[in-house]
Amino acid sequence: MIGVMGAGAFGTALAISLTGNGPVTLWARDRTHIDEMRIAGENARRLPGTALPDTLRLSADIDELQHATIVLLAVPMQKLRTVLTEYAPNLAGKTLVACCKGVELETLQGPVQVITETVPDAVAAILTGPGFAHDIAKGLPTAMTLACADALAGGALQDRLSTANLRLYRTTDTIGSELGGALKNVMAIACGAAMGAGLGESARAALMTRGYAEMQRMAQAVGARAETLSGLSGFGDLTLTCTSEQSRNARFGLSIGRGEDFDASVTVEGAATAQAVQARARALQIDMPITDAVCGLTNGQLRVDQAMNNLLSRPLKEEKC
Ligand SMILES: NC(=O)C1=CN([C@@H]2O[C@H](COP(=O)(O)OP(=O)(O)OC[C@H]3O[C@@H](n4cnc5c(N)ncnc54)[C@H](O)[C@@H]3O)[C@@H](O)[C@H]2O)C=CC1
Ligand SMILES: O=C(CO)COP(=O)(O)O
Repeated sequence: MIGVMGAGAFGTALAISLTGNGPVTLWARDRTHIDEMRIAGENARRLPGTALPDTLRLSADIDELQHATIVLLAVPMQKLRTVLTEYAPNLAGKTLVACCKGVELETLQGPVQVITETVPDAVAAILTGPGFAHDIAKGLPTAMTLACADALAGGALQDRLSTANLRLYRTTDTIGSELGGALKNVMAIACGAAMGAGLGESARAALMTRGYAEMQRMAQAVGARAETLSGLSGFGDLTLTCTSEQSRNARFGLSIGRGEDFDASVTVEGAATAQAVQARARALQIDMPITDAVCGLTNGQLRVDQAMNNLLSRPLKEEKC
C-alpha cells in the first residue's frame, strides 16, 4: 500500500494517479476535510473538478498508514520538519518520498536532508520535476524525476510510482534534483514580476536563462551534477513554471509586478526559498543577483523597476555559468 500525507493539490493528484497501480491511502490532518472529500467525491478545497476514484482510501488517522511501505510527503517545504517530527514513530523504517520543492528557512536544508534528520532509519527520496497537479490528476502525459541516493531503492520506487501517463526518470543525485525544484520557483517569481510589470517576453527569456546560470552555480557548489540541472527537475521545471500562469509562484510574481494583493493562503514556495538560498549563497560566496532581486521584491525592499535596474547595471561580463 502507498500512503500520501497531505491532501493539498499535489498530494491529491498523486493519490488519484497512483490508484491505478494498487491500494493508496490519502491522509490529511484535518478530519473535516476528509469528511468533505468523502461526501463530495472530490477535493473541492485544493483540486476541484477531478473526481476521487472509489478505490482511493481517505483517512485522518495516521495509524492507517501502518501497512504503507512507501509514503509520499506532499506538504509545503516549510512544514515538512514539523510533520515528520510529529509522526516519526509512525514513519520509521518506511521509504519516504518528499514531494515538496524548497529549502528550509531555518536550516537551509532541502527535503531529503530533513527526512534523514527526522526519521533516520527511513529510505529518503524525492519526486520532483515539471508537473502541475491538475494535469497529473487529469491523467495528462507528464515526466518527472525520482531521486534516491540508494540506486536499488530508487529503481524500485521508479517502478512503483510510474503510471501509464506519469513517466519517472531516476537519478541518485538528490542534491541536484531538490535544488532544481527549489530554485525554479525563485526564478518563476522573477519572471512573473517582469511580466506583471510589462517588461516583456524578452526580459522573461533573459531572466530564465541567467536564472538557470544561477541554479547551475549554486548546485555545482554544493555537489550536484550539472546534468541533473539540465534535466526534468531543473531546466524542465524552470521552463514550465516560468512560462505558465498555472504556476502559483509565477502568479505571485505577476501580482508583485502589477502592484496587486495576493491571497496569503496560497502555497508559494519560492518566497521563503529565495531567502534561504540567498543566505546559503552568501555563506558560499556565490553570486546570485536574480535571487537577490526576488528577496528584495518579496520582502518589500525593492520595486520591480529598481530590481531590474540593479540587474541591468551590473558590469558587463563573459557569458558563462
Ligand atoms: N500543486 C502543484 O502543481 C505541485 C506542487 N508541488 C509541491 O508540492 C508541495 C505541496 O504543494 P500543494 O499540494 O500544491 O499545496 P497545497 O497548498 O494545495 O496543499 C498543502 C497541503 O499541506 C497541508 N499541510 C500544511 N501544513 C501541514 C501540517 N503541519 N500537517 C499536515 N498537513 C499540512 C495543508 O493542509 C494542505 O492540504 C509544495 O512543495 C509544492 O511545491 C510539486 C509539484 C506540483
Ligand atoms: O512545481 C510546480 C510544477 O512543476 C507547481 O508550481 P507552483 O508551485 O508555482 O504552482
